[in-house]
This record gives sequence, structure tokens and C-alpha cells, in this order.
Amino acid sequence: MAQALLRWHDAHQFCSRSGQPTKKNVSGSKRVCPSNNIIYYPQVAPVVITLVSDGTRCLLVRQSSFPKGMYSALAGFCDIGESLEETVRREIAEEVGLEVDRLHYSASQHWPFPNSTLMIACHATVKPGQTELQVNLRELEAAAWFSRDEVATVLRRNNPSNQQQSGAVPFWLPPKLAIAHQLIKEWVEKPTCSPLPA
Ligand SMILES: NC(=O)c1ccc[n+]([C@@H]2O[C@H](COP(=O)([O-])OP(=O)(O)OC[C@H]3O[C@@H](n4cnc5c(N)ncnc54)[C@H](O)[C@@H]3O)[C@@H](O)[C@H]2O)c1
Repeated sequence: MAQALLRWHDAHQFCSRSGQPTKKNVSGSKRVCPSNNIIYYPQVAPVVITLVSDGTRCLLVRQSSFPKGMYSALAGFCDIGESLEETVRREIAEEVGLEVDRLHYSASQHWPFPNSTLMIACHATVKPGQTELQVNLRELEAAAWFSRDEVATVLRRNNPSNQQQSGAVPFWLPPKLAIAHQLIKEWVEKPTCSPLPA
């Protein structure tokens, strides 16, 4: 958190209107341009992270930038003018070609890597008959459905070095501090996170 704020100050040394140096206030909560009094506040970008389920399986994805073997939930930045629900539906359609049936909020987290984001975690369901993936390979390296048992096993042994030794688990999940981990754990532990359509 402190590092994220320091990085923001470092990147906002000059006023974008006057080009003059900006000044940090005493608490570090903003910067002001002395020549025109424009105030700059630290920015936080909203990002939705969604665990998609078809009722019995969940969808995990990987990007080529992820550490080797790691799979996670689907994340994406909110575009200007979008509601969180619209972002979730758009990202899932764009990245894996699925249509969201139901959606509910789980939790949120400030994530400072590499810049400040507010992660908004949700569970989404798709209809059981509509689970065929069309993976957007410009965004993702892979995406696949995993059963509750498979994910529960990986969560129990979620340490990449353990897995290299045992070779028993084919992938691993984000660490506990990441909201992606909490979202996946919640789905494994609470079957109500993925209600089937009535
Ligand atoms: N805490 C967690 O559990 C967790 C899990 C997954 C992702 N994340 C974070 O969520 C963020 C987004 O994840 P991702 O996988 O989409 O990331 P990404 O870094 O792959 O970004 C995807 C694309 O979004 C665009 N982008 C970058 N910054 C943007 C901004 N401020 N506004 C709009 N678009 C922007 C860029 O074109 C980028 O290529 C990253 O910062 C990532 O670290 C956190």
C-alpha cells in the first residue's frame, strides 16, 4: 500500500495542464499544482476478478505472464462507463466466449502490484448446457474446467515446490494473500457459491 502510494507520487511530479512541478501535501494524500491549484489524487483502477462455474466445475485460466503452472480466476479492468456487472459479462464473453447466467459479489481487496487496483471478486454461473470454451489466445494461454475435487486437492497442496517434488498435482493456484485464492477456496468450501438456475 505504502509502495503503491510512493509509486503514484513518483509518476505524478508534474501538472498535465501547466507542465509545472506539483507539490505533495504533508500527509501524502494528494499533489497540487501551485500555478493553477489543480489537485491530483492517487488513483485506484477497478478490476473485476470472477470465478465462473457451471454448477459442478469451475473455470481456471492462465496467461503466459503467470508463473509456470499457475492457474487463476478471470480478471479484467473496468472500462469507462461500465458497471461491475457489465465488466464481468464483457470480460467473460471476450476471453472465453461464455454467457454469464447468474452473478454475485464475494469480496474486495486492494492490490498494489504493479499499480493500485481495487479487486472486486465475484462468482458467476453459466448454464450447464452452455460451457463450450472459445479461448481468446491473444489474452489467455489456456482455460479449462476443473472439478471441485481436483481444485480441492490442488488447494491442499498449494505450494509450487511441493508439487515439483511430488509431481502429483498438475497445476497450482495463486497464494493465500491474493483474493483469487480466497475466491477459489470459497467455491470449493461453499457449494452455494454456484447456485444452479431454478
Ligand atoms: N489479487 C489477485 O488475486 C489478482 C488476481 C488476478 C489479477 N490481479 C491484478 O488485476 C489486474 C488486472 O489483471 P489482468 O490479468 O487483466 O492484467 P493485465 O496486467 O494482463 O492487464 C490486461 C490489459 O489491461 C490493460 N490495462 C492495464 N492497465 C489498465 C488500466 N488501469 N485500465 C484499463 N486497462 C488497463 C492493458 O492493455 C493490459 O494489457 C492486474 O493488476 C493484476 O495484478 C490480481
